[in-house]
Amino acid sequence: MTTSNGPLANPESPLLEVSGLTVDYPRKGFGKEVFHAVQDANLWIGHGETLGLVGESGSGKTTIGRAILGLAPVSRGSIRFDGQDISHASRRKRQQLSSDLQVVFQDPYTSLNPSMTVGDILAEPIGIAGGSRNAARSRVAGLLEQVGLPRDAIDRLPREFSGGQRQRVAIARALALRPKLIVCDEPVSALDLSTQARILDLLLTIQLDTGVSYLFVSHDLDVVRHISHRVAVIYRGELVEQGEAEQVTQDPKHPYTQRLLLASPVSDPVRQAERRNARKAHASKS
Ligand SMILES: Nc1ncnc2c1ncn2[C@@H]1O[C@H](COP(=O)(O)OP(=O)(O)OP(=O)(O)O)[C@@H](O)[C@H]1O
Repeated sequence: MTTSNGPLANPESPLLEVSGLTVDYPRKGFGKEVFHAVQDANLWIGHGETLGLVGESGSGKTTIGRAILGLAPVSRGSIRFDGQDISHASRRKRQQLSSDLQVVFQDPYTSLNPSMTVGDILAEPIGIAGGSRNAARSRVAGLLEQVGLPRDAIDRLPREFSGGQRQRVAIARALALRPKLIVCDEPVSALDLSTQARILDLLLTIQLDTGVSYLFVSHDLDVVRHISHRVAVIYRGELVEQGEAEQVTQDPKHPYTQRLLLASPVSDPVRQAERRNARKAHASKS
């Protein structure tokens, strides 16, 4: 697996800036009471940069991604994207933004329309954005090549492909309009380890070629370490630690990140042994 080594971001002019973001949902059975799925979150993503967002199930990772995409309500705070405040963007504005802001979901089996050919899946966003059939056809051929799928995929249905290949289709669809940012929500969690590595390598290559930025959401610190320039750690709706990927994943400061690191599975036997020793040391301290 390649380690990410793209350009360093400029924090003075980030592509995305999330400030004081709070997302509230009703507490079922508690009248008008709400709970904070995300509370007072601050983060930014530079041009051509990957921010890994890591935390355990239910910690609020997906909610941050959904708020950025306009799919979760912003109760307080702001989201600025490419110089504009998009916290409460209208549906029309969101449609305009969709060429710059895209998503790849976790499950490649449910995220693609099973009755559409891969060619139609990839051409759809281009058509919606007003592109001609000819433009769509040549763009689709380029996209298939970019994500390492054969040319004849164009006439085939998603069910004819493996999970990893379907995720390549989903990535190609996200790339169709040349976005500036892709929210990748657990894009490799449903895949086996070697397929995970190939998809992560593909995402890195695409970033180097196109300069796209990623918000990479995952529960797996090891996966996040490989793809991210910086990492933010979320615990019970609050960001508890942020920093350079190497620092956060090798020498975490917050006790929650330390626990996450010890719990994360690793395939390398040498690192497995290091982890076992670290766990023993951690247990003897507590
Ligand atoms: N639409 C919703 N209505 C009510 N509660 C929600 C909604 N979406 C998410 N939540 C709650 O918000 C909290 C954060 O959920 P979120 O999906 O962001 O977590 P996550 O870290 O992405 O977890 P996972 O990895 O399991 O997807 C959870 O308690 C979840 O049940």
